[in-house]
Amino acid sequence: DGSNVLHIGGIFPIKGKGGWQGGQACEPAANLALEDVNKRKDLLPGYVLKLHSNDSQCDPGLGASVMYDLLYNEPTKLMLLAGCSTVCTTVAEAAKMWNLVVLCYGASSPALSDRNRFPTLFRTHPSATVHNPTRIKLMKKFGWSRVAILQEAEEVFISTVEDLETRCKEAGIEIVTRQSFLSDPADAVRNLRRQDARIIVGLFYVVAARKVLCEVYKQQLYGRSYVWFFIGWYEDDWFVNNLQKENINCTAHEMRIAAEGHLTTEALMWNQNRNEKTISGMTADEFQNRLNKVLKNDGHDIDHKRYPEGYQEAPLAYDAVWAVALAFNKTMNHLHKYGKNLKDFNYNNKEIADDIYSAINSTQFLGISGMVAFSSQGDRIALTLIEQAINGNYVVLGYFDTQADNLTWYDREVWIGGKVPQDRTIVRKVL
Ligand SMILES: CC1(C)CO[C@@H](CC(=O)O)CN1
Repeated sequence: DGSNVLHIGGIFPIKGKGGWQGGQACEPAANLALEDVNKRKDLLPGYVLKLHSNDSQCDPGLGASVMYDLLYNEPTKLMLLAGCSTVCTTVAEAAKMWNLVVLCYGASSPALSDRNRFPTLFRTHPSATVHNPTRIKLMKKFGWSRVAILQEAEEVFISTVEDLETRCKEAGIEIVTRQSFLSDPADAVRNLRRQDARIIVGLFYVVAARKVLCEVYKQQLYGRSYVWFFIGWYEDDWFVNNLQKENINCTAHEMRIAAEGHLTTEALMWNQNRNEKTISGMTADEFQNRLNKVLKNDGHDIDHKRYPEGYQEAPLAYDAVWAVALAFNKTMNHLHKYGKNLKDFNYNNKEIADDIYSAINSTQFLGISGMVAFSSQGDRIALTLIEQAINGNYVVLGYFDTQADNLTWYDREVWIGGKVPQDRTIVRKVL
């Protein structure tokens, strides 16, 4: 009679063209987690968690209509899972009207860290601003106090740069110029050269990154006197991929030369200790093997590393379902004291909604994506990974734990000129 079923809504970006189709790997990962939590006798005993999934195509309009379908049709949903920053913005802004917690496994936009606009939003996906304390830490480590910024004119990068500027000011690091471009970076790169920029933070999607790198080659803003910070979640050989298809007028050889030595920062989405047992009893490696099997059955050629979109973020979706199950378990125990039950929830029931909110807010566990915990803004607290492109391959230089202000460093960095590049032209006084 369904009296023991707890329903949640799932909005995944599967098809569609624009944005991020990460639901392709994140939905299967969420289903694996449902399987696992429903098997646990110590979690929500006597109840089954059921996920009602729909495709948003990473389109906010479609995401909104899918959300209305979920909410205007029985059974009552207890909370919503969603992906894509644009869809999460729409869903999380509306969800408060239904007293629903929203858990986003695939939304990086800094704008979502706003309790006024999104009072019930939590994310297992870190905000793009998580890179910034790491960038500052590296600038201080190498003595760079004069840096430049080059960004694509996209909302996520605009708000990330605002956060970076604030942190640079606090750290006494001068931003000598901030250049942005819509689609052609040539003028912006030329302005970097004019300002004698040497240490440059680049914020753009991977297609724009290839255009920038070719421009950097042509204007010779690379080599021993320059350090580029790029985003680390592009595919590994991004700088030599799709050159013909995207009309990049540099050869793979030229792109490799321009790319040599650049640094990257990215949020860790897979537990860095790959054979450490997590809350599900699985290690990250075991999770990866299980996910690969499911994706192969779905027709993805995993053996040739043809991963579906969202593969990198799959642990975030898996852990999101665990966060829900643990929070519901806590809420159920709390409600039982008053003879209440999660099944009593309806969209006007503010007190149960508040119970669910505070349960999620205090949820903390070791997941496949590492320690899962949320800030007061509902943001994911995450480690960042630092790498450098050395001879065309990414080498792990270290990790940064912002909360503990702890930089794990392996001293593997290689500088083209054999020493750390300067952040400005040094004028030597001839005495
Ligand atoms: C690291 C990335 C690719 C950043 O964008 C996220 C999608 C989004 O923010 O819309 C997914 N994960």
